[in-house]
Amino acid sequence: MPPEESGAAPEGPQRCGLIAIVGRPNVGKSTLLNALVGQKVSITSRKAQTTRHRITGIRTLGDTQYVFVDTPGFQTRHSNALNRTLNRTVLSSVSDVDLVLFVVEAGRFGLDDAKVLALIPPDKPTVLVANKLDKVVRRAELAPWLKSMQERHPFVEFVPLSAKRPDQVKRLLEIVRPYLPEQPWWYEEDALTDRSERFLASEIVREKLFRLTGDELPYSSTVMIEKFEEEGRLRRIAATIIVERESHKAIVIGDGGERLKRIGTEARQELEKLLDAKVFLELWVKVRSGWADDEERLRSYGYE
Ligand SMILES: Nc1nc2c(ncn2[C@@H]2O[C@H](COP(=O)(O)OP(=O)(O)OP(=O)(O)O)[C@@H](O)[C@H]2O)c(=O)[nH]1
Repeated sequence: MPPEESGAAPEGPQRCGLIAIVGRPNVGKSTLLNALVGQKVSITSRKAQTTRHRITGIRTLGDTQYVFVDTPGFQTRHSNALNRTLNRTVLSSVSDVDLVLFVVEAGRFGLDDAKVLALIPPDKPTVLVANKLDKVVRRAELAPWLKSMQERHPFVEFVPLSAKRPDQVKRLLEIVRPYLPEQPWWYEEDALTDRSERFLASEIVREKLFRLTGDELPYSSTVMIEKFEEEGRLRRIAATIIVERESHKAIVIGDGGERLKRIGTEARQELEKLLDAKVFLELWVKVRSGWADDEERLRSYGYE
């Protein structure tokens, strides 16, 4: 573990804040997030400050804790859904983050990028991250392009980089630091524990569930881990996807069970990478109408 990440906070005030990474599909958001968070992917349970967000990663570096969150509505691949996202709920998903990283491919700005940019309130501090710098052959053309970007939106910083270059990603963290407020960290800075491995499993299944069902499934659907067993480098996991209606169950299962199978395969593959272990994942779908009103049950699903 590098010395600057060795647990104990340095003297002086701490900084901590929420950061959203947005951009059209394929610009490198996931690659950037993974690089920003580094090895220590630490997904913890929801805290009061972030109830409206799903935390996708936390990085604690020096005096600063960077908390990366999902922004519902920005993630969508469907352009008709993008239009639908122009509503208050979605705008509020970025309204309480401290900083937005708007990712584009360096030297490119298309209609699809513009659609995402239009969703960011102009008064929200936003950094332009011009990713895939390594693919830019004519570097001289980058300066005029950056200048044109300056005219499109009041960005607070312009950061050309490659998400695949750790030194450049670290520089981005340094640039972001002053935009996060001085306040105590919200999260412990700990490695993955068994409990968080279990939580991670539910989050990954949840992510695949919503990714593969698009806008068809209401957000009230949830994932419960029924079994999490560790046998050396093997994890045996059984999870239940709980939906509110029979019609939602049909959406999750898909034609001939295809969709549920895909959710399971993608979740298993990602978990194997994250946990560095072989994973057996069993998925079930259950209908439990009205579960959201039952506090006792909510608690047993891992919410607080
Ligand atoms: N050359 C190069 N390729 C990159 C860089 N960053 C990401 N990529 C590649 O770009 C592709 C898309 O990256 P992702 O991180 O999946 O993009 P994303 O924005 O999360 O995509 P969605 O999940 O579809 O929204 C992948 O093939 C990456 O390997 C970079 O800095 N340089």
